[in-house]
Amino acid sequence: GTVDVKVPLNFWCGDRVKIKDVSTTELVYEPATGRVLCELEICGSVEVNQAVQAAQSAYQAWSRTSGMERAHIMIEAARIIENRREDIAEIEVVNNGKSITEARMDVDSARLCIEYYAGVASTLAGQHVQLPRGSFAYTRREPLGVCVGIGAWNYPFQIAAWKSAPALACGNSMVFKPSPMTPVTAVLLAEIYAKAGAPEGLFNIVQGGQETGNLLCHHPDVAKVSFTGSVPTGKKIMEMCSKGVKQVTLELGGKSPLLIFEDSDLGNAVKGALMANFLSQGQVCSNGTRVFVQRQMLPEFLEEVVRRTKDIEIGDPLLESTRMGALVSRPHLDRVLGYVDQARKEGAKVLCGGEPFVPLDPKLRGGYYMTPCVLGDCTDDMTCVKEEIFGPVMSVLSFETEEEALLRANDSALGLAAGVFTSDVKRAHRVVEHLKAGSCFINNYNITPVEVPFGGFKMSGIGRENGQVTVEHYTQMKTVFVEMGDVDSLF
Ligand SMILES: NC(=O)c1ccc[n+]([C@@H]2O[C@H](COP(=O)([O-])OP(=O)(O)OC[C@H]3O[C@@H](n4cnc5c(N)ncnc54)[C@H](O)[C@@H]3O)[C@@H](O)[C@H]2O)c1
Ligand SMILES: C[N+](C)(C)CCCC=O
Repeated sequence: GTVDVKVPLNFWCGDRVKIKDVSTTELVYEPATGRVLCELEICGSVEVNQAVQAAQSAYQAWSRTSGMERAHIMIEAARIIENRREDIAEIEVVNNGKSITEARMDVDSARLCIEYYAGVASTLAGQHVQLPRGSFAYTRREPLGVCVGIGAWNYPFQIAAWKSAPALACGNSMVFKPSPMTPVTAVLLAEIYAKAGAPEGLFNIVQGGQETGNLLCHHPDVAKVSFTGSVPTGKKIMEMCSKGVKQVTLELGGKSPLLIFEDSDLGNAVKGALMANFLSQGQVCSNGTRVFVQRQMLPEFLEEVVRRTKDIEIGDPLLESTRMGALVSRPHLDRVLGYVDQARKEGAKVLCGGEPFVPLDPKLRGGYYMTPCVLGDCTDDMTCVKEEIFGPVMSVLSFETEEEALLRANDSALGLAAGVFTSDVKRAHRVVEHLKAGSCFINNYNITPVEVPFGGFKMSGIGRENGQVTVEHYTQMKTVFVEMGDVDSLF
């Protein structure tokens, strides 16, 4: 309730940039209080060109450094993040509304990602292939050039790190555009890279929404776009990139299933369902919002999950005891509450929550809070079961057999994540083999160690973030043929 952001939030050529003759600004709100946090200066074509140019010139030198040289700077950036963990987490809370406990975990994930790719940078290597008569070929893994990152509002700092770390490790430079709702922390990462020794223009921030994003995607000097956000926007990004045959990574939405079999450990299954639905006020792409529970276990599961959901402490996200903060905006809160109303009308039973929540502290009264909700008696045709709500709303469904559960779980155009709880090890692996999802969890949910690839099947996306595979998404392979004898000409 006391923070006013007055410093410029755009960043290129190694410094924060105040836009000359700014033509468009947007208000940014503090979700916990509803106060205006800052007036965001939006980048147009002049500013986008400046940022891309800065990235282009940094790329010339950076792409010729060794992996070890890049690793050195990235390790220093990770060290600075570790030292600034608390202040980055606090400002993330102010801008996003999530609890301080979760914000600290996001900052840690960002740091670990940069550390991990610092390690990967020095392992990048090609292959040597022996050919007849002493001739040979070799391959080079070369960077793509200027990469663009476009982020969603639910994990602002973490997304900026998950995109920049592999891009920079592979020798690319980046222009990153955060969501205009959460513009404040990505620029801290830009400052940190610069302080760690990154050349001017290596990692730049342009602020804005759809129009700024369009300018970036169409820019002729941009080689690749890595996007995190909704499916409709992802389709537009892919279409724009097709004009320049640019590579894309798309991390899109989900409506993921969580299958709980009757032989599961009840305590762990309930904890898993809570982790699958209520992190970050339910605003998580990978959330397992369709919770299928085998019929024999349903009564005890519901009793325990509702009891624990009612116990979730909601309120000031900066307090250590708070487990659920504010949703990101007033319109988004209204949209989520609208889904609960519609679920009720379509026959679901609201077992708890789903109401606006007004904290006692007067400074929080304008914040965007709601009570976490569990919906019972859900059926597959209900809107709450079919559409991504992106809020703290768990839909519980029951099932009889494994075959039936798999058919229903896979009946979605999306395929980001899926989970299974069971004590039968054979069943666990059989089930995940059949689940049509990019990230599957057995007896846990929503953990994303940075050394493990993350991404979706079907309309949930293209490409992967994290893990070694990302190197393939941020480099291109050159093959070089070397003739050691004479040319065998047919002419
Ligand atoms: N799979 C993942 O890793 C992942 C992670 C987080 C969020 N998400 C998804 O993101 C969505 C919520 O985030 P959101 O509301 O910010 O998504 P969104 O699609 O509205 O916006 C995402 C970003 O795209 C920008 N944008 C919007 N229109 C654009 C255009 N035409 N051209 C270029 N850029 C454009 C926005 O300004 C923002 O920076 C949910 O669907 C969620 O599942 C996915
Ligand atoms: C760290 N989480 C909670 C798995 C979130 C991954 C990124 C998606 O929104």
